[in-house]
Amino acid sequence: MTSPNDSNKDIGNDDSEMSKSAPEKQNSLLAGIIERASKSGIGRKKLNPSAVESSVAKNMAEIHSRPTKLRLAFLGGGSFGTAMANLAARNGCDTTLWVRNKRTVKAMIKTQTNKKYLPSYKLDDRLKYSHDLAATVKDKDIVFIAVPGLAFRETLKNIAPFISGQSIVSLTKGMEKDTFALMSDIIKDELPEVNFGVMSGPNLAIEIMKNMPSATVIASESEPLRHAVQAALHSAFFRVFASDDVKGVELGGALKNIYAIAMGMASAYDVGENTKAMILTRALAEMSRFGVEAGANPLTFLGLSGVGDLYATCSSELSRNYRIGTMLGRGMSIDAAVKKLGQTAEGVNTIQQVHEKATKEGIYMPITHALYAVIYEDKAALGVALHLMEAGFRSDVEFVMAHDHSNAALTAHMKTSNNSPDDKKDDADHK
Ligand SMILES: NC(=O)C1=CN([C@@H]2O[C@H](COP(=O)(O)OP(=O)(O)OC[C@H]3O[C@@H](n4cnc5c(N)ncnc54)[C@H](O)[C@@H]3O)[C@@H](O)[C@H]2O)C=CC1
Ligand SMILES: O=C(CO)COP(=O)(O)O
Repeated sequence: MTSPNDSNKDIGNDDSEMSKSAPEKQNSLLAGIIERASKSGIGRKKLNPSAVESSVAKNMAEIHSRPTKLRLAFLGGGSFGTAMANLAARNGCDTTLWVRNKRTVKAMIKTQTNKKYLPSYKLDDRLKYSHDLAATVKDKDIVFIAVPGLAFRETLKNIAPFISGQSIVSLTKGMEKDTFALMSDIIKDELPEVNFGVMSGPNLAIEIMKNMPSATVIASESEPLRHAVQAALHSAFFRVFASDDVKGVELGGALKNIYAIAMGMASAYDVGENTKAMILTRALAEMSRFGVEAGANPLTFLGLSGVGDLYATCSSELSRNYRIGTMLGRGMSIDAAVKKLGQTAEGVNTIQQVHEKATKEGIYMPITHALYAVIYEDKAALGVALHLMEAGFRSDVEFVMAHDHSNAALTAHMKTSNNSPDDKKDDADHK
């Protein structure tokens, strides 16, 4: 890997570049970007963000000025589809954003903004817009899908007739209703021949539009697809890391929405930092436990798509799931909170799916079950939280020290001595 100190020349124009492999070229171009960005002022007081940005754009344009310029489609004109399409267009990719509403497309062409979801941000003038699904998808290299999980299968069915050699990348962090299918499962169902990947990470759309440094993960079994997505979206403001654990990356993005709701709710109760840290880390324990049952690598949950996204959405009002939690904590019903939000909050469906799946398969997910009880069974939040605190002795990281089942017996014994009415349920929880 080239370090910034290795790049003493204008790498993009060097003849020796011709003999390099594609990843080597990309590494040296990125080293060039870092060098130019630092010349523009990064790390010093006189930072000029627009100079850095144009320097970065110039360098990224070099990647895409080669004959293999990427042709990309982004489906879904909400905040995330728009933010990602904008990044790709800014990097010089031939990019079209598909939005289902014709009038919205007209307005976007005219104003170069997404008035409903990202009203204050001017989009790159190279970004194209369309409401013609077939024309958007045909002859593209990669089709990125950023519609809500509940609309994912329908979207795939609609594009299926126009898919020949394109790869598909899901940006969606949800689960299908009732089937518990993740987006990668739906892709395999509907388009079994297609090359695909999923992208997930701590990526609050508004922060990305503000050029606040962010990072994400592209997970795919296909190395060329991973490289293509990195080349399409990587910039000095947005790093794209790679993984081949599709299930783990996708589950990280979907499951964290449950805990963002829990944390939003906790914030309404004005809990302390210790409590927040406890919820966050026990959430991570649940996520990785559930992930392992589904075939994921538990270490993936330590990466950007796991702990990274969990942290971002569990601590920010910019997260719609967190905001749902805050509204619930203030006494609003789930229906009223969803209506007030008026945007996608995948966690609302994911809680139901995961509660059902974990109950059926006997996976220990106490926070998810507690949240389900409060939201859908009308249980009092405080009582449910206290019950959670009284749950018996567990090991901290079960992949380091396995849960000791004799602890459950000890807990049951203590409860019996205390005459707790919850003995039976609690004991069952710990089997
Ligand atoms: N907003 C964010 O910061 C991030 C969102 N995501 C994920 O991206 C996915 C999309 O979320 P957002 O863009 O934020 O949602 P959004 O609520 O901002 O917009 C959803 C978009 O999907 C469109 N849509 C809804 N049903 C559709 C259908 N049947 N066919 C076609 N289009 C349809 C809506 O018209 C709207 O344009 C979600 O799974 C979300 O979890 C992922 C990372 C960050
Ligand atoms: O997934 C996200 C950031 O990574 C966005 O979270 P929300 O869907 O809760 O807004």
